[in-house]
Amino acid sequence: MKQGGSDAAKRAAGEAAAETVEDGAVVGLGTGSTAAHAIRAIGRRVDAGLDAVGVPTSFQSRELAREEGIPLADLDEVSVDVAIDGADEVAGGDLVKGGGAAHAREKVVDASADRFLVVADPTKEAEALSHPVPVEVLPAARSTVAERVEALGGDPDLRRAERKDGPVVTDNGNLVLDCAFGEIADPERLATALSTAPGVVEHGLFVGLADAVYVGSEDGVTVREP
Ligand SMILES: O=C[C@H](O)[C@H](O)[C@H](O)COP(=O)(O)O
Repeated sequence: MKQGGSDAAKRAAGEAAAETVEDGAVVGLGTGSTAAHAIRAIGRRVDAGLDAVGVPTSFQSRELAREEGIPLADLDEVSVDVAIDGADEVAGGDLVKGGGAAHAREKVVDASADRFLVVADPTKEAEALSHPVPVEVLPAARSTVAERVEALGGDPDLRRAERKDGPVVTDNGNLVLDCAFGEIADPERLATALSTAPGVVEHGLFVGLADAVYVGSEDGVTVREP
């Protein structure tokens, strides 16, 4: 797992992306430690008078946005102008997400946004995707999806909870298989193969969805448009 980035780098990326939010915007609020910096920065701007509405992507981002005083809406009430979200790995404009098991709702919100901004630290960047792909599955489909992943050349591993016996259960009541494929030569093809397996709710491959990638460091932020 690529989680070695410094908090200062994550903060720089999150705050730079949050700065681009315009008055009156509906903002998709991503999940994870980098997106949390963006949520806090948006909260400070709301406190200072910014008119913005947030659409959370998880229990965690909803809770943080509430603490920060950001007005919230559901996706069936608004349309999202800009989404700001983290990633576990970034290669060009393609991502692996779901380290926090939030990728299903994240994908719905991020893909619906007019602009999707990825926020990351340099440890997330790669030439090609090779991070294990989280696959959210209906509990009853755990073993059939695992077989399908193996047939695709992957190695599925049921994600276990850390402070509970048994598996991680997502915000949607499902399980997660972390599926290692080695270097992913054709992310789009793998994404289609995973999406078409019965019982797959959503996988963490975000192919061609990002409009810009904000990579923070202790010295500043680089913005790439894939
Ligand atoms: O499910 C969680 C998300 O996809 C996160 O955005 C991703 O895991 C990156 O999180 P972090 O910024 O904490 O590395």
